[in-house]
Amino acid sequence: MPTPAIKICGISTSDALDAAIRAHAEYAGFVFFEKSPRHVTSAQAAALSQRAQGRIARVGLFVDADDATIGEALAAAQLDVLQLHGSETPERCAQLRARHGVEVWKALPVATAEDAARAHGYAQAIDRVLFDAKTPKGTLPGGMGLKFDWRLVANWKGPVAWGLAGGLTPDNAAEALARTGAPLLDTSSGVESAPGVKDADRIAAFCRAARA
Ligand SMILES: O=C(O)c1ccccc1NCC(=O)[C@H](O)[C@H](O)COP(=O)(O)O
Repeated sequence: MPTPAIKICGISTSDALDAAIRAHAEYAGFVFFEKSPRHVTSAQAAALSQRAQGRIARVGLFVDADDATIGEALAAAQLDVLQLHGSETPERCAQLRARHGVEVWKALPVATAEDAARAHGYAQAIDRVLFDAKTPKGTLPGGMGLKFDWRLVANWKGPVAWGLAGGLTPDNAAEALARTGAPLLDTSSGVESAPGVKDADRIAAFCRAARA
């Protein structure tokens, strides 16, 4: 089984960032979505980004954000990747990729085979698709610790790079990898002690488990 890349999402403190770097995660995610308990301001993201420079790639997470929000975040935090976690269309993804010259990842909520197949419509517009769990109406569109049926994306052979998210923890990371062969694992609440509070030991345990 190839070693997956790891993204620790929802980092909002230097301690959490340092823990992800120490554990050799490849990506740190910063959430630019005010309703999230993991939300960071542009000023916080700028400081974290400076600390991350050259040590871990920086992913900015947005939910149906407007141009001004994305532009301000990019200017403040020198993001390497835009992760779009709302209802962004392929056209919107392509527009942002062309305009800003950074990678664009699209998160797709998955509950059925048809949901996963939507990735094909995005293939020309994005650099990676992230298959995540569908969350209940009226809740956050991600970061809820919910899993979906991994069989829907097991050994996915689509036209674009992909990753697995949703309910991944130190306890199930190895099984998730074995069952899906995902080239990237993305976790947020699974490495927290409370919503929005990252736990350095759980970050380390997650990375160990994913690479065991
Ligand atoms: O993390 C959030 O608060 C969040 C808010 C709004 C949209 C997406 C959000 N997180 C997305 C992620 O990248 C998570 O890593 C992914 O959904 C998995 O979350 P979890 O099930 O908690 O590991």
